[in-house]
Amino acid sequence: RSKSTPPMVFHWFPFVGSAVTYGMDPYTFFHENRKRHGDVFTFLLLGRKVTVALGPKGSNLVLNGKLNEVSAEDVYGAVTVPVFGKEVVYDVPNAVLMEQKRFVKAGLSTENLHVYVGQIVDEVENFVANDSTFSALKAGKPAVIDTFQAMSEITILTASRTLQGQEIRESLDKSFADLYHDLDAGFTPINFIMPGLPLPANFRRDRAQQKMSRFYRDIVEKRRAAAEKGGLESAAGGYHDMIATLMEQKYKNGRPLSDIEIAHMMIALLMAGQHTSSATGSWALLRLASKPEVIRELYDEQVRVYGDGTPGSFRPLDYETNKTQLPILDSVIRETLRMHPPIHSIMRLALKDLPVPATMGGDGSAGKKSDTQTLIIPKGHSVLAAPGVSAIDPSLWPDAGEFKPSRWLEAGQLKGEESSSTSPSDTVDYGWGAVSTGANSPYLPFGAGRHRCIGEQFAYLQLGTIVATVVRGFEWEIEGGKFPEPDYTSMIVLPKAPARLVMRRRK
Ligand code: HEM
Ligand SMILES: N#Cc1ccc(COc2ccc(/C=C/c3ccc(C(F)(F)[C@](O)(Cn4cnnn4)c4ccc(F)cc4F)nc3)cc2)cc1
Repeated sequence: RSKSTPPMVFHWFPFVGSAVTYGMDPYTFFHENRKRHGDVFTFLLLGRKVTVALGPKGSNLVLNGKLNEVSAEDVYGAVTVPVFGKEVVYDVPNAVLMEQKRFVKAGLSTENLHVYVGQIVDEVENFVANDSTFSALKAGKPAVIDTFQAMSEITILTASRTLQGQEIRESLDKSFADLYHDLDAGFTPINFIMPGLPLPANFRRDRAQQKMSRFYRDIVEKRRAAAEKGGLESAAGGYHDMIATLMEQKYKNGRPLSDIEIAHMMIALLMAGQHTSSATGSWALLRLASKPEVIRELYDEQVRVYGDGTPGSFRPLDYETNKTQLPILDSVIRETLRMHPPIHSIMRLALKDLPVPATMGGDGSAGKKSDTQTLIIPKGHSVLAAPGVSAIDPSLWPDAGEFKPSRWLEAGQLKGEESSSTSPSDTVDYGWGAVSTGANSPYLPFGAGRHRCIGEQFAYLQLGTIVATVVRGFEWEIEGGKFPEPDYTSMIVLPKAPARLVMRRRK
């Protein structure tokens, strides 16, 4: 069998290659080239060769690649290390990242998640009662809000109240918010593709990172001192947040985390949760606005499960009930993530030539000349998985282009992306919990394999509690009635501005 490299996407300009067509609308770019070249093809992205591997088999090839075959840190390091800081996530060998993921999972315990639900409700209700964007409601008029802006504020309020902790929550309206904005401005795909440019935004990012790092280290030092003075045995000092958890964790070799590692893990988690939840929360509210009958179903679910007999009043949301008795709320978040996964391209660096499984070569139809050749992705290429392409593939999903949460409630659907059977061969543990071995699923919004997300439970709890609280108090529709286009050019897929909602208090 002769060896061949994947077909190259045609491009007019050297170096720039397909950067603009890919960057502006990745899904159209993937779809067009899949028709022409099949599931595996290479494009030029500002001087870098990127080989796309589409379909569930392509996701499996990239997400379940071996440690010595593909590397995440070699692709993500340039854009994440200057933002998160040194000694964490993509600045450390993968074995250390696996331990750091275990530490974070310890902080997302059921006991802590229980506490978080009430805190999130409190933050959402305060925001709606006090924030100026909702002031029209006091005069009995509808409030017109910028969806993404409101969700960004609610997300950072709820994430800092729960995961980040009291000191961060109390500093949000002051210096910390400015630091966050400067840091966030440096979290852009430009630094992916052209790292280390002397851009003013990159200098602001570096200064903000240093100040934020010091801010967190001061919190850790103060808590440690207070715990010692108070004679408390654990440095956690009775806090339920992630800082307390990380202060108590130890690596396998017995070493506790340094203050720098704690500070930089916290910055990484702040960025992780902020972008994914604000984007997903925005898409959920916008999709619901386009399907008022689903808002109605969510409201009726709240009445059924939490109603206390008086119309319009409910028992307080709680973790257990949210997790087990609100299937419609769950399906709304699931369906939002099917249509709007925040990360459209998951990338790795090929550390060696990667053979492509024979069934993936060519356009996958047997008998083509290409099935006599094994496709090899050359060492040095970036490899890209786009699970979102299969999540909207009409050959895999009936009414793929329609927002239809009920599709998840039909018999046996709620198993989600991983098969429900948990026989040993189906799961593997990289050091931070069991994950499914199969990444050849058409639904992988949280990724798969050793780099799979560990924030899923927190994300569902945070988004579910926010949506349930908004549904209890409001009805809403899209201002101007037009569903917004996605903006693919930032790190996470956002609704193109302006995307406004008209919010009315329920009678
Ligand atoms: C709707 C919400 C979220 C979505 C859709 C999401 C999606 C993802 C995806 C696709 C990956 C895999 C990336 C890759 O393979 O390169 C990932 C990894 C990760 N996510 Fe999330 N995420 C979400 C929320 C969160 C939250 C709230 C946290 C933290 C509290 C978080 C922390 C992480 C971490 C630590 C990783 C591991 C990265 C690695 O091992 O390389 N995520 N997430
Ligand atoms: N011309 C042009 C032109 C060309 C192209 C484009 C657009 O091109 C692209 C290409 C790829 C991408 C990839 C998104 C991507 C990957 C990794 C990460 C991450 F690492 F950061 C994350 O996984 C994020 N995460 C996970 N869970 N929660 N957050 C993470 C992990 C752990 C962690 F602790 C903190 C984290 F937050 N973030 C985002 C985005 C845009 C624009 C213009």
